[in-house]
Amino acid sequence: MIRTSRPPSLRSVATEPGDPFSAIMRPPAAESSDDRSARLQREANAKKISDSIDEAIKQDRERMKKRKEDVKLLLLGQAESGKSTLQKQFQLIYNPASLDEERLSWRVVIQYNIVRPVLRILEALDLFAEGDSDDDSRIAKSDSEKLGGNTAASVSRETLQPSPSPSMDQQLSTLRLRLSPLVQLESQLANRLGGVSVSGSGKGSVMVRSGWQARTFGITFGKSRERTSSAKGRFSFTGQRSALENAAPERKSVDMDGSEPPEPEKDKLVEEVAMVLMSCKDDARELWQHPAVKRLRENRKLRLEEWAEYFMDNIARVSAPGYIPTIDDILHARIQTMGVAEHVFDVPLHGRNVTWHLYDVGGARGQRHTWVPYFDDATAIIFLAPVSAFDQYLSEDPRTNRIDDSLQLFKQICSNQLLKQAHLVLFLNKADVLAEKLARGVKVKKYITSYGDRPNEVDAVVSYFKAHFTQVHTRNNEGKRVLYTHLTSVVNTKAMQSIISDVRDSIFRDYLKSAALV
Ligand SMILES: Nc1nc2c(ncn2[C@@H]2O[C@H](COP(=O)(O)OP(=O)(O)OP(=O)(O)O)[C@@H](O)[C@H]2O)c(=O)[nH]1
Ligand SMILES: [Mg+2]
Repeated sequence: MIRTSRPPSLRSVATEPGDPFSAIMRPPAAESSDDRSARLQREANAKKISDSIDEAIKQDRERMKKRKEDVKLLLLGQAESGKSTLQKQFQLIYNPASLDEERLSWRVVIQYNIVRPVLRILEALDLFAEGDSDDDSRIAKSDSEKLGGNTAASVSRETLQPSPSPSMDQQLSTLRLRLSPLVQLESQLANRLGGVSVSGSGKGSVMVRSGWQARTFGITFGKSRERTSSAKGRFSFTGQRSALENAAPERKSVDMDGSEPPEPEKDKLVEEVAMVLMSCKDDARELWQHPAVKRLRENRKLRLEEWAEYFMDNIARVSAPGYIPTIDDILHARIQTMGVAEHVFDVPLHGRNVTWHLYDVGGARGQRHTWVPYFDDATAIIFLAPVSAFDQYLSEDPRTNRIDDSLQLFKQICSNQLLKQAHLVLFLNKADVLAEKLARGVKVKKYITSYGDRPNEVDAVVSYFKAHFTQVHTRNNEGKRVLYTHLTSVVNTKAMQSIISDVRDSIFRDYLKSAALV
């Protein structure tokens, strides 16, 4: 880079004999007074521009310096590991108004989280009724093509059961008929969420970019909602690094000044689904509690994901008129992240605020390449590994066990040179789902043969998985950094409050240490 000085015309023109610019910049000998004032005006304008450039450079430097002081926290882990749910818990602690503000926009996701499992149950019943007990190829085809790996339910490859009795058949066909208006709304809901199909994400799944809330929110509330803006939290979608460098848009706040919220505009689709849900809720509940469905679930021929079970269990409440999602509903709602979403919070430290940038990434294999640009200046990582996933396979690659994928991914993160300075936290997540699975009698050794004859109990299973993750860390720990491990259920708000404050303190300890060294 070369260093340049101000053009001489902008300083008092001192005509030095040896200066080649002097002659050029010197005013004409016979300059009229009009020409002189025009020239001085030009010079003043040029100086104004030059000063504003200097000021912008100065501000940029200050911003960069401040950005260096910010904490950058990456939430990493495979798809469905709980990253976005953890982000919501941070939001709940450090910017609760913004989560509150999003409540209504989650309705469409929750509706989708109900319609999908209803559809999956009906599809599973179809397979069941067809009852072709030995045709493995049909089941496998149906598994991968019809249901998709990343659906709200999957049907086991095990042998199907014989057909139910004719009266049961009759009941089920009636339910199917009555539920058809609901099922027909599935693709419209997926479109509303801006879903795109990406390879490996499973047929029929929906992925959204960060900011979808704002889009749905805009639809729900109309422009009047945009008036006030006082909340501190900000978010932006950052598909690429360059987009990140732009200032994150201010999140619009709601009623922080105590004024009445504007009357929500009706979202036609959401209202239509709500009406249909209301009229179908008894049928949906009957289907959910039907002995044939119960048997399929008990036999694990039909496996519903945790969010599907949660919303099916709560279908009456969620389908009631005027339903507004609770925080628990929002924490359980499932939508797949695409790209990298940045969320910004102010976190207090000894009487001042430190800006935290949380990066919530899409965890599916096809999304992982988008993480790398965020590695070089990461302060800390929380890696989420769902310990309940021992009996599940990747939707992107149905031959890979999810625990195995988590371990491989963790190894890559531990050994990554760009991340070697980052504070490392491991969440062994979905402890509640693990406990429930084990209580239902699902055997770990059936899926993880190396588990052998260890007790099929939570403590033993967690210790076993923890030992594996610790070993991966120890073997890939050139920098001798500490690994902080927590057993978590990130949907559990009360427990997460104290875990997040522990994590915050440990990140700040490292942060202050490194600041002291600078
Ligand atoms: N019961 C229970 N559910 C959880 C837990 N963690 C996450 N979930 C649920 O699992 C689903 C997936 O969680 P997400 O936070 O969307 O997963 P993610 O890691 O962001 O997934 P991608 O965006 O696809 O990378 C959501 O419906 C969550 O409510 C947990 O500890 N317990
Ligand atoms: Mg996510």
